[in-house]
Amino acid sequence: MEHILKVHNLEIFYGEKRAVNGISMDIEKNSITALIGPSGCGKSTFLRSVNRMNDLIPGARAQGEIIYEDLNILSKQINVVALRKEIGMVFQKPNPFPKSIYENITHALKFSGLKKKSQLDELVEESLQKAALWDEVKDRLHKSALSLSGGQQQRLCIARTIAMKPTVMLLDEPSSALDPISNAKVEDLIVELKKDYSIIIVTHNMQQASRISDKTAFFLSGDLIEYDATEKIFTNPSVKKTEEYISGRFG
Ligand SMILES: Nc1ncnc2c1ncn2[C@@H]1O[C@H](COP(=O)(O)OP(=O)(O)OP(=O)(O)O)[C@@H](O)[C@H]1O
Repeated sequence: MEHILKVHNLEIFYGEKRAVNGISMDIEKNSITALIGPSGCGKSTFLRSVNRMNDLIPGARAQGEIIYEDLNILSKQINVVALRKEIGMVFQKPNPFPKSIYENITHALKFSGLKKKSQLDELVEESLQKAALWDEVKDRLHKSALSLSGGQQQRLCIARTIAMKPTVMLLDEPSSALDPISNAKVEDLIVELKKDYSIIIVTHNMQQASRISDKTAFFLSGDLIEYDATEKIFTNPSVKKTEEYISGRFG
C-alpha cells in the first residue's frame, strides 16, 4: 500500500498548551482514513495542520513532520497557497460563497489564472458530476448557491474543492449538519471519491466511520491511542480505551 502522507512525531501547540502530543501515522493513498475520539481530543487540530490552516490561528504552532511528496508540509519553505490546492478542505458547515453555483466553482480557478470560458464550463460540469450534483443543478447554474439545500450546498463545497484537482481531501465532519438523506448522499459520494483522492475525515459518528473508512485512528487527549484497519478497530481493538470508547462507555 502506497502512503500519500507520513506523519512523524507531530506536536501542535496553542500558545503553551499542547493539543497534539507527538503522533506518528502513515496515511494510505486512495483510501479513507477516519479520525475519531471525544470532543477536544485534537482531531480537527491535526486535520487542519495537514494543509496549514492552523497558520491562521494566532499562537498556533506545529513541530515534527508531515511528509508529502518528499517535503515536510510544516517547513517554512512550503508555498501554502499551492499546498492548499493539492490538499483541499471541506468544513462541517456548508460555506458556499453568496454567489451563483457556477461562480462558486470558478472563483478560485479564475484567481489561479484560468480565464477561458470553455475551459471553465468544462471544469464546472466535471466537478459537479464528480460531486454527484450535476443533474440537480445543471439547469440553474447561474442561480445563487444559497438557494440550494444544506446537503446540496455541501456537495457544492466538495465540487469546489474537486475543481482545484487536489490529491488529498480533508473533511471535517462534512455531513454532521445534514439531514439523514443528504448525509447518505454525502457518504456515498465520499466512498466514490476515494478512487481519485486520498481522504481524511473527522467524524463523531461511529457508524459513519465504520461504514465508509478503510482505516480508523482513535485520538484521546492529544494522543493517538490506536490506528488500524477500520474493521479491526470496531470489532477487535487492541487497546482497552478504544474498546471503551467505541462501545459508548465514555465520550
Ligand atoms: N483556536 C484555538 N485556540 C486555543 N485552543 C484551541 C483552539 N482550537 C482548539 N483548541 C484546543 O485544542 C484541543 C483540541 O481541540 P480540537 O478542536 O482539535 O479537538 P477535536 O477533537 O476536533 O474536538 P471536536 O470533536 O469537539 O471538534 C482542545 O483542548 C481545544 O480546546
